[in-house]
Amino acid sequence: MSAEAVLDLEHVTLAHGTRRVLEDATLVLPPGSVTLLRGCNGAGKTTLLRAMLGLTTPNAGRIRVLGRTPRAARRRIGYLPQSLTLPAPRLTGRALVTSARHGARFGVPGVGGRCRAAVREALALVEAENLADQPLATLSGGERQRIGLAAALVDAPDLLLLDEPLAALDVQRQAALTEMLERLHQTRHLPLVLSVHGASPLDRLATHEVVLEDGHIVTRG
Ligand SMILES: Nc1ncnc2c1ncn2[C@@H]1O[C@H](COP(=O)(O)OP(=O)(O)OP(=O)(O)O)[C@@H](O)[C@H]1O
Repeated sequence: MSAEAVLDLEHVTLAHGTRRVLEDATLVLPPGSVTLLRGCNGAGKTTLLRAMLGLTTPNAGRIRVLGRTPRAARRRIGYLPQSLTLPAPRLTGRALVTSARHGARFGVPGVGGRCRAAVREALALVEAENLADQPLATLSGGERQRIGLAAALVDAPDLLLLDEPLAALDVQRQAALTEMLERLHQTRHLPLVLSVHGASPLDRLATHEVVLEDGHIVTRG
């Protein structure tokens, strides 16, 4: 586990054009924390997660993730976006997860035995081995989400950012994913930031809660 704070925001403002999503926010999420990021539609959860990855630049203030700039931290982060874009209709889950391994490096990574084993392990963690060789376009939303999660896990990240990870899952899968994340947190001490709407099965994992409301942050330890 990194000894650095998961997230350190100092007077951060995030905006899309003239629309301010977060205003002068200051926040520290300690090492090893599991944070639920709550807020209604359009509150700014995705914008904040993208800022943690360096995909959105703050208009003001300073962001540190695992003690680094977001761009420098990015290759240590596993990210599950709200929905996966499909770059090619016949792309399989296994190909997607394989390409996510060492994805921060330039060029196409070599696919050796260790890479294949890491891909198999990530797919097994989310119980998606039987889906891995089908084109992603033929999978259901929930099945695709499990593949996306395997892609987020395959590079042994030091931090997981999951944008509404339970949204497309049925109740049984929600419980299974919650247990899997709990195991990852307990065994690998992996810090998590999970965006959710309302009450969620993930609530029981949380050490911290960040509520986004009208451009401001409310935290609870
Ligand atoms: N690329 C963009 N350009 C302009 N405005 C944007 C862009 N992305 C998001 N926004 C706006 O920023 C605000 C925050 O959006 P964001 O997606 O971060 O919210 P969210 O909390 O993740 O919402 P949801 O729960 O619906 O996914 C919204 O008003 C949205 O319309």
